Amino acid sequence: MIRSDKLRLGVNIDHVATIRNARGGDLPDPLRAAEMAAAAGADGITAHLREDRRHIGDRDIERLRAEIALPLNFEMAATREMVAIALRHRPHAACIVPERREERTTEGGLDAAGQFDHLAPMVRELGAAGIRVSLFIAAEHAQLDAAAALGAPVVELHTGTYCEAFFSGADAFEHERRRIAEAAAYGASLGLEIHAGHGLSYDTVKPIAAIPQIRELNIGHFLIGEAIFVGLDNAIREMRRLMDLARQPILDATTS
Ligand SMILES: CC(=O)[C@@H](O)[C@H](O)COP(=O)(O)O
Ligand SMILES: NCC(=O)COP(=O)(O)O
Repeated sequence: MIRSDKLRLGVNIDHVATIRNARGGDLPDPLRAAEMAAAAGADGITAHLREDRRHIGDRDIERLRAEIALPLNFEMAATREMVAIALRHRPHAACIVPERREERTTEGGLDAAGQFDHLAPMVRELGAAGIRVSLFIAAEHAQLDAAAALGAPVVELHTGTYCEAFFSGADAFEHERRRIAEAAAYGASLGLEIHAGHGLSYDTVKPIAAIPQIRELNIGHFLIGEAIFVGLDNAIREMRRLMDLARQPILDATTS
């Protein structure tokens, strides 16, 4: 069944911390970005506490939980250390992502199928603590099947390849869009709540926002970059506008 709810926007504030950490010290403050995101219409805040702490740090997570009312989507590697941190802070959601120290950004999705036995106790523990568990996976049936079998209520489809395809011509872009749309429909048929994110920009957001099964987008790097030119508030409001524009025909169809 297609749900008619508004598409949620989670603003990822990692790269405010990237800029802060380039100099050390406290500025710019990711918490201020989270406050601005809330005022600009974000539905949630996403923060990825990488094992190497290259951007968001432990103190940021503590402060986000203490001072920000919006739901926190805590992105984390599948490690005991991260599970313990999640259990301590009890964010609204925990999105388990693959991590490699030497990567520049999150390359590809979590191998939920291959790491089934490693992930199963973590998904159980986080879920039992009332944290909504999400798996950041590629748009592949095997990964969706594994996510469902693991009992994760949510998956986030990695849109990195789709976004890169924007620069490879209309056919390649459409091919990747179709892969995401097909995976979203398949995942929803398994009972999974479908989110998507990674690399989304003004150029690439609308076709993804128009996929009816997708309930939430998490967007960060582009927004923080765009904020340099137009301010964070304007950047988020414009993203929100494009998402709503793409979503309107679905809302109209389900409410009429
Ligand atoms: C999992 C994900 O897509 C985001 O957390 C994103 O990865 C953050 O940026 P970095 O990959 O640069 O840490
Ligand atoms: N999970 C994806 C995310 O949080 C944001 O990714 P990006 O927009 O920073 O690439």
